[in-house]
Amino acid sequence: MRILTEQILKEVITKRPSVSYKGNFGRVLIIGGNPNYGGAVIMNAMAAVHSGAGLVSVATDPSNFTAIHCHTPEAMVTDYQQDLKALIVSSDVVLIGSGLGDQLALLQKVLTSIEPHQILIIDGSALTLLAQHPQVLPDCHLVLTPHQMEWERLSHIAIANQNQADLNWQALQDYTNQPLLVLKSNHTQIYTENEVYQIPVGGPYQATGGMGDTLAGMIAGFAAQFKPLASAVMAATYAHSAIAQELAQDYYVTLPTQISGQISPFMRRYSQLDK
Ligand SMILES: NC(=O)C1=CN([C@@H]2O[C@H](COP(=O)(O)OP(=O)(O)OC[C@H]3O[C@@H](n4cnc5c(N)ncnc54)[C@H](O)[C@@H]3O)[C@@H](O)[C@H]2O)[C@@H](O)CC1
Ligand SMILES: Nc1ncnc2c1ncn2[C@@H]1O[C@H](COP(=O)(O)OP(=O)(O)O)[C@@H](O)[C@H]1O
Ligand SMILES: [Mg+2]
Repeated sequence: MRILTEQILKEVITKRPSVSYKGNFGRVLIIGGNPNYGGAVIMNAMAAVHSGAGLVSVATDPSNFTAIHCHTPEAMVTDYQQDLKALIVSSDVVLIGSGLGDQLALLQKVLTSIEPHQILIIDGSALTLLAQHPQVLPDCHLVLTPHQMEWERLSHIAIANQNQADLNWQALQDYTNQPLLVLKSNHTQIYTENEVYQIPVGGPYQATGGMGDTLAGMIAGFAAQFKPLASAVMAATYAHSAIAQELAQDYYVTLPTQISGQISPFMRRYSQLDK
């Protein structure tokens, strides 16, 4: 297992070209947020917008629309019970699962609609649904972002054994289309096609609801703008905890929304560095 270094931020976060518009920085579609978990998609959306995604849409329960507009007027909203096919295929990145609850039909719709060139990030309830109702995962660029219990449900690897990279690696080989895996814990691991990394930043000040929803939104925002995908995922995951670590010099607990507020100044700093 390799320790991920700050170098990943210098590599991935680049200055924006002058000749550009929002269409150059990716379209992100977020699907989640049932009536009880509206906060999850607000935190996804805030993180994606602050990471620099060009256009962000949220397909969610209509009871969440006003709150999303209040927190993130940059994001567009749509009812997740409508036919989402057109919205899905016109997106660069689809993030499904944060606060989704038990909406299996919606997950199935996304899995069957997504196209090979697209990026699909699967988080939260969608991972639990996949464990309960195994589905064929689509031929596309896949990223799974489970916490330890979600990974235990999916892989049947007990949390106590998840520090054994070879076991997690073996479980990933069972997928016909090997996904990138962000296995979240106090020592988050990232599994790419042929390497395993651990992030050396972050701490218990991050142990608060919505922290993973914010990470998923950041991964979506980075994946929308930066290539290759594995590097974008690693940079987002590193940045998420590095921002929290910086905030923790002054705060006992680092709130997810506070992290989102720091993403843009943090990215600017890294975009200015000599490469
Ligand atoms: N404000 C909101 O709307 C929030 C919505 N959320 C959503 O709520 C849904 C349920 O997710 P939860 O994760 O709360 O519930 P889960 O039931 O999926 O997972 C929580 C269970 O996992 C166990 N666990 C073991 N190791 C863990 C680890 N390293 N990290 C987290 N849990 C661990 C906990 O003890 C608990 O029993 C998800 O869709 C999630 O996105 C949460 O993100 C919390 C905030
Ligand atoms: N003690 C800790 N040390 C470092 N990071 C932590 C700690 N506790 C939680 N985190 C991070 O917080 C996030 C929690 O994700 P998750 O459990 O999915 O949150 P939620 O679903 O509530 O948004 C992960 O990125 C995890 O690595
Ligand atoms: Mg989560």
